[in-house]
Amino acid sequence: MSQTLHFFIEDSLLYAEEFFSGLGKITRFKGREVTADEIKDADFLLTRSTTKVNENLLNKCTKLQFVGTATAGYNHIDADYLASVNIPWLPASGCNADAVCDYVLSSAFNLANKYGFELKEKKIGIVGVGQIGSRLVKRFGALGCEVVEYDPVRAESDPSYTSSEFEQILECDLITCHVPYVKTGKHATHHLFNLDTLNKLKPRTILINACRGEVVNNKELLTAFEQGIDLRVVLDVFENEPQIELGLLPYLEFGTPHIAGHSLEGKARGTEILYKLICERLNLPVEIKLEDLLPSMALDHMVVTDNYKLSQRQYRALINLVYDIRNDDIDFRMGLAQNSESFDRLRKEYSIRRELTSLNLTCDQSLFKTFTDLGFKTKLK
Ligand SMILES: NC(=O)c1ccc[n+]([C@@H]2O[C@H](COP(=O)([O-])OP(=O)(O)OC[C@H]3O[C@@H](n4cnc5c(N)ncnc54)[C@H](O)[C@@H]3O)[C@@H](O)[C@H]2O)c1
Ligand SMILES: O=C(O)[C@H](O)[C@H](O)COP(=O)(O)O
Repeated sequence: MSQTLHFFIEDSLLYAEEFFSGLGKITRFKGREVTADEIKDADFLLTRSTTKVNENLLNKCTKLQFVGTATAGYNHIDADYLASVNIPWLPASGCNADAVCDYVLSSAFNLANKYGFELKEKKIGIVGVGQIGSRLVKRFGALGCEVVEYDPVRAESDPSYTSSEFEQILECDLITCHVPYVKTGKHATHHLFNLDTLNKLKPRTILINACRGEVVNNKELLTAFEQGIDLRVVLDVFENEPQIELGLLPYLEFGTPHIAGHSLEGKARGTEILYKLICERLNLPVEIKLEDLLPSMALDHMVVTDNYKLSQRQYRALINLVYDIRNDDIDFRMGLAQNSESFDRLRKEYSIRRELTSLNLTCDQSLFKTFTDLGFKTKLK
């Protein structure tokens, strides 16, 4: 009689019981508080980004056979330690890429409206062109924007890919960061944006950081603001979360508590990807499907237009119909004003949103490709 497998699963993983209760026993734990004693009987450890998976946490595990993080980022995983004890691990690559793209598009369209410019006239710089960055190349391309891609790591491994130079990124009108956090080495991303690089940006440049807080030097960003730099900055991630630099808030265009990937689909896909990886490891059939768990999108929307072009205002209205970042910004500022220690609570209580990919958009042939490239689930009228 084989032993029942024991799954220790962080409490913020969505649909964990639905996916894993048929595979074994589930014990939930709190990400930032979990101890080595608590998880010593784990066969599988499934986490998200607030669990630091390292020797301190795993040194009492005697039968751990796999670690999964239901996230795109994995800088909370000590990969060297896991390799040293032969414990395999994997992230949920791409699980929330569409959600982050919605976040970036909502930021871009709402700032274009606030400052009265046409996005299609702007040069867009994308730092890190992987799951998220490559989708953004397509989305901004669909809007007619000139796009500059910076990903020297990809260029080193893919001879068919050409990266721009970082200096070309600094010349862009909107820069959006989607790199992993790498502290040291040839392609370190630690403080990629510091006082020196910030001062090289054109006045009124939009800088969006929705990858890891440490990619932008927060103290030097605050110094730049205090010195009068004219930048339009959107931060979803901050250094030293959850104890963030509150002095930045008044200067930000939009601030949010690390929720750019927190669509219902994005969080749920993270769990589903780990479920599929574990079924494969256990040679079990994949029996649970996410589409059977997700509530159908309340919104069906017909785009009625008698011309083949939509105005920027119409695109913005459609995107805000699904995700309007301005609401999250207001909630973030009010939450921190009431209690400056509430970063984690705001994340936990975040009413996760749906994605553009879940809005059934009906339109005619002339708009079909643009809407599809923007990430909508599009069907022909
Ligand atoms: N705020 C959020 O909710 C949220 C959600 C998803 C991902 N993230 C973060 O964003 C990061 C990117 O996500 P992804 O799914 O696109 O990951 P990914 O691994 O698919 O893409 C990252 C890309 O960055 C490139 N890269 C690595 N080092 C670089 C450097 N020094 N300069 C330029 N490019 C570099 C890689 O080659 C890769 O193409 C994740 O690692 C995670 O930390 C944050
Ligand atoms: O890396 C990712 O996928 C995102 O940053 C994700 O938001 C991290 O997981 P969380 O801390 O939100 O559970």
